[in-house]
Amino acid sequence: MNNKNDKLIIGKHEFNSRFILGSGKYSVDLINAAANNAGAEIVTLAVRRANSNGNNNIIEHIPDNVTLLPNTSGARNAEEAVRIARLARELGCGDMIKIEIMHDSKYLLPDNYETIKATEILTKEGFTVLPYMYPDLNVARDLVKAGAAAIMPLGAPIGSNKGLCTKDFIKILISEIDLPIIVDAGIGCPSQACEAMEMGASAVMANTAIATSGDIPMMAEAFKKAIEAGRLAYLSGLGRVLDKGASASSPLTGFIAD
Ligand SMILES: CC(=O)[C@@H](O)[C@H](O)COP(=O)(O)O
Repeated sequence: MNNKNDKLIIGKHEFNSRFILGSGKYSVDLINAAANNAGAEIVTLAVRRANSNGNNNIIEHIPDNVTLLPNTSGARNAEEAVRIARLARELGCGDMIKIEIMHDSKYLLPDNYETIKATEILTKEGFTVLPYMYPDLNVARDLVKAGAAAIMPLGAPIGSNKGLCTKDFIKILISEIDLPIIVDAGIGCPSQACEAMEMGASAVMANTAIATSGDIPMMAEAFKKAIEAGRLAYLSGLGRVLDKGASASSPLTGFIAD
């Protein structure tokens, strides 16, 4: 496949980059540099931050060629998420919305059932809905029925940098669900993002790993390259793994001493 034709398609939107950058933990001054080095075409933002007045409004720091993906962070149930999504649209943030519904303040785990309800309502109102969820196949199927445009399973708790703790369950979603699977939350370093892509994830979203690194723009670039490498490896088809023994890479005949 020609790489240029390898688009990430989310509803009616098309993207070349498969890296979604979270903006929640950067200072506004760093967002522009991070977005440029990441090559990201989608940057998420909490509607709460988009709504702030004055020169600290985050929207002003996001490059013009980048699509905003507002999220419903702060919502504790479907009703609150729907209200935040409508506000985002009124603020001019477009029709894409990432649903985040949490009421567990210790682990910040998403409420899958309220997420299905919000997805159903918002897709009927014409939103392109990307639900953040705990990776459960039955819930993912319900989200497909509810009209989701992509599914965003967590790799590990938000902000933990623990990596692909839910790997086996994400693999099930990748094999069974006919929508882009975007691994979100907990991805702690570029190699984990690369592994998610090698598994066949359609994209990766990260924030904390970059925000807590020593050099934010450089780490954003490292993620970009890792995600591109993982995608190429997936498209190439990974080599097989032997159950046991070894298989010589060089000929075992014709030695000089033969
Ligand atoms: C659901 C949520 O809030 C995450 O998308 C977060 O924005 C990114 O998670 P990390 O900060 O762990 O990368």
